[in-house]
Amino acid sequence: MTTGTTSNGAAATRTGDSDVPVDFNWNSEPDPLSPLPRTLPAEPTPEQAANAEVLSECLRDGLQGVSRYPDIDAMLKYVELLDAFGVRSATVGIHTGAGTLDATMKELLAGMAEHFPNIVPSVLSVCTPASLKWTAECREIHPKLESVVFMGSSPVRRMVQGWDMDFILRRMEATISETVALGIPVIGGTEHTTQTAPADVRAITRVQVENGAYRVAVADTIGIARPVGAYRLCSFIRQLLDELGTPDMKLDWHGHRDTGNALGNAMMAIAAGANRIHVVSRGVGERSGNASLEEVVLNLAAMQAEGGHPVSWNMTELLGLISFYQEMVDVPTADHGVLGKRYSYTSSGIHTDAILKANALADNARKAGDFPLEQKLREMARVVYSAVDPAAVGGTYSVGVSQWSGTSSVKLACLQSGRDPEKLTAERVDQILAYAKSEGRELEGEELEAWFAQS
Ligand SMILES: CC(C)C(=O)C(=O)O
Repeated sequence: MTTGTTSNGAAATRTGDSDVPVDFNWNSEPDPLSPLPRTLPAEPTPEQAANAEVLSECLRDGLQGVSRYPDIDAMLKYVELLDAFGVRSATVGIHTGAGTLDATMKELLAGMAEHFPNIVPSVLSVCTPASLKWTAECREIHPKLESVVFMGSSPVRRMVQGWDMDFILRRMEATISETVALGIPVIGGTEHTTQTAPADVRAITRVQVENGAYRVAVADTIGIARPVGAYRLCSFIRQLLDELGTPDMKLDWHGHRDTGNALGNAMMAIAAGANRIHVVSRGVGERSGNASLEEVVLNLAAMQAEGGHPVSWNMTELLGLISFYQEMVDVPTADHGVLGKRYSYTSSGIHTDAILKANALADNARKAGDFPLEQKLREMARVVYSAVDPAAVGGTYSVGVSQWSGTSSVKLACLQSGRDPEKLTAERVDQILAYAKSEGRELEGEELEAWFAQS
C-alpha cells in the first residue's frame, strides 16, 4: 500500500496488494490532515438545529429509486405540498440527454417558475460541456435555477472511470467557472466524498471555492458513513472553508441509508457545521434509499422547539406530504418505522388504559369549562404512548382490539367508531375480548364494526 502527495496537493492513490485502489474510510482511518475525533457532540446545538434547512431530493435522487417517472401534474402537485410544508429548495433533475425525461424536467421547471417561485430549484451537472449546455437551457426556463456541479472523487471511482485527480480538478474548474459566468449559482459537489482521502477532498473543495461555487455539498453516496465519519468529514470541510477565507460558505450533507445511519449522520453533519440536509420523503431512493425527510424534520423540529425556536416547517402537513409522494411513486407504507402504518396504532390493554384515562380527565376538564386544560389532556392522551403526536403531523391515533387487549381497548375502539362506549355492556366487552383472545390476533375493522353494531 502506498501513500503520497501529487503536485496539486492531492493524495496519491493508495493501492492494495493487487494494485487495485483502496478507498479512504472517514469512519476509522487515521490521516495527518484530519485526526479521528475522540468524542462527538451529543447533537446539534439548538441554534444549529434552528438554522438547519432541508433540500428536497424527492424529484431527483428519490426518483432514481423507483420504477416509473411520475407525470408532470403529480410532480407539480407535490411541489405545491413541499411549498406548503415549508421546503425552500429542491433538486429536480440531472442531465440525462434528450428524451421524455428531459422534456418533463423542463416542464417541471417551467411550472415551478410560474406557480411556486418560493422554491429554488437545482439540477445536477456532471462536468461535461453537454451538461453545461443543458444547465444553461434549464436556467432559461427558471431564473432562480442553481447547479450542482459534481464528479465522483473516490479512488475506486477514479480508477473505474479512468480519471486522475488532475483531470477531476481541471474539469471542475472549467465547469464551475463557466457555469458561474452564465450567472448560475453553483453548488460544488462530489460523489463518494466519504470514501475520498482528506488531501483529495481538500484539493477539490479549494478548486470549487476558488472558481466561484457559493456552496459545497458532500455526499455519502453508498451510505457507508457512520456518525463519526459524517462529523469528521464535515468538520474537516468547515475548517478548510475557514482556511480558505470563506467561513460563511454554506455546506450541504447528502446521505444514503445503506447501513441505517442516515439520520445520525445528518445530525452529526449539522453538529459539525453543515447547514442543509438532502432528504427524500419516506427515504425513497436508490438501493436502501436516501435520508428520510420525515425522520430529519421530526428530530430537527423537536430540537428547535426544545431550544425555544420557532419550528421551520408546517408539521401538520407532514403526513399529507409524504403520503402523496408515496402514492405518486407507488411505494407502499411499511408497517413499522417512523410514521409507518402503525405509528399511531395500539391494541395493548396497558396502553389503551392510559389513553382512555387521559381522555376521561379531558372530559372532566371540559365539563368544568376549563378548555385549555382539556386541550392539554387531549394532547396527553395522544402522546402518552407515542413520541409523535399524530395530530401534530396531520394524523389521528387509532385503536384496535387484539389478543393483547383489555376492557379499555374495546371501549376506546368503540369511541373511535363514533359510538358511546358507555352503552357497551360488560358482557359484550367480555365477549369481544374472549373472541379476540381465542382467535389470537387483531380483529379486522369490519369484525369490530359488526360487534359494535350488535351492541
Ligand atoms: C450526485 C450526488 C449528490 C448523489 O446523488 C450521491 O452521491 O448520492
